[in-house]
Amino acid sequence: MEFTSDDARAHYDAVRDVLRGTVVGLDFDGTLSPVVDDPEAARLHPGAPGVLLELAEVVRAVAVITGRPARQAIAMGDLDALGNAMLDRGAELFVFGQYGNERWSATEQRIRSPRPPSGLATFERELPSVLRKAGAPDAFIEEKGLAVAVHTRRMDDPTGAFERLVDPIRSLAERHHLAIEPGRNVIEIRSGDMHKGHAVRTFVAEQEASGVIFGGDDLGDIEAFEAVRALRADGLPGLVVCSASHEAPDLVELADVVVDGPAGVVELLGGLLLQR
Ligand SMILES: O=P(O)(O)OC[C@H]1O[C@H](O[C@H]2O[C@H](CO)[C@@H](O)[C@H](O)[C@H]2O)[C@H](O)[C@@H](O)[C@@H]1O
Repeated sequence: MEFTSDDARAHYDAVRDVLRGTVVGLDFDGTLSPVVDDPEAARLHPGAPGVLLELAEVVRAVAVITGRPARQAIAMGDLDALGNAMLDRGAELFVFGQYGNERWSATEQRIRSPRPPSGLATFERELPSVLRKAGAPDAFIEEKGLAVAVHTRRMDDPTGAFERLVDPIRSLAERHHLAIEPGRNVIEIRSGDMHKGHAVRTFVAEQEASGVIFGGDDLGDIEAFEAVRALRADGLPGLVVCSASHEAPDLVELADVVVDGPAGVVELLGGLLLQR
């Protein structure tokens, strides 16, 4: 783990000092789950369930804050079982799915979700023609209910295809009053009303937290990073953790701690437990 400045070390110490009242929000792909070629094959890092279970016992609450549909993240991460194990120990697990549009908790055991944004169905009908015109007819389309994601990772030239697609997809999205979220070889199209920054603020407020940690790896995590930094400027101890990758290097500038992918996140959380 690497601190990005002397202040960053102080932020780490400040959060560790209020760990019992701290909420911990963690992104799924690239942070808790190593990035893989097939989005459906993503699974938690093997060390994650154990460390999250131990962490949940000593912090205010733990949440997975993800761009994935909550149902999918729960299934892929076996979060149902993890949440039940946390409940047995008097702790709670939350999932904020689809950038905070969906809510699930181990106690409630049901997903609260809004309706899909108007415009999404027509967007999806027009999408194949945009992919063809951009020379990327084979891009993988992931239907997410409230959103759609266009993946280029498994194409011959993932970066080239991504770059050819961003602008035409943005134009089509704008025509349907939707927003795009570019990520690691993926362009997501969704409502622009919600982002992970709102989810972090909601989580902090609902839990009346006295500290906040957020870990993420991708552009869709930036608003959450900014929320932690803004809350900190208002006096709440906060720590921004970047699960580093060569695919989203700019995130490091917003982080206090940089770790080496999901294995590094597990190590950081384990270290917090040891040092409390
Ligand atoms: O907010 P997250 O939990 O990070 O989810 C963001 C998107 O992640 C997924 O795509 C990414 O992970 C895939 C599996 O490792 C990888 O193949 C892909 O290239 C990445 O962009 C997911 O498929 C999206 O739906 C999520 O919104």
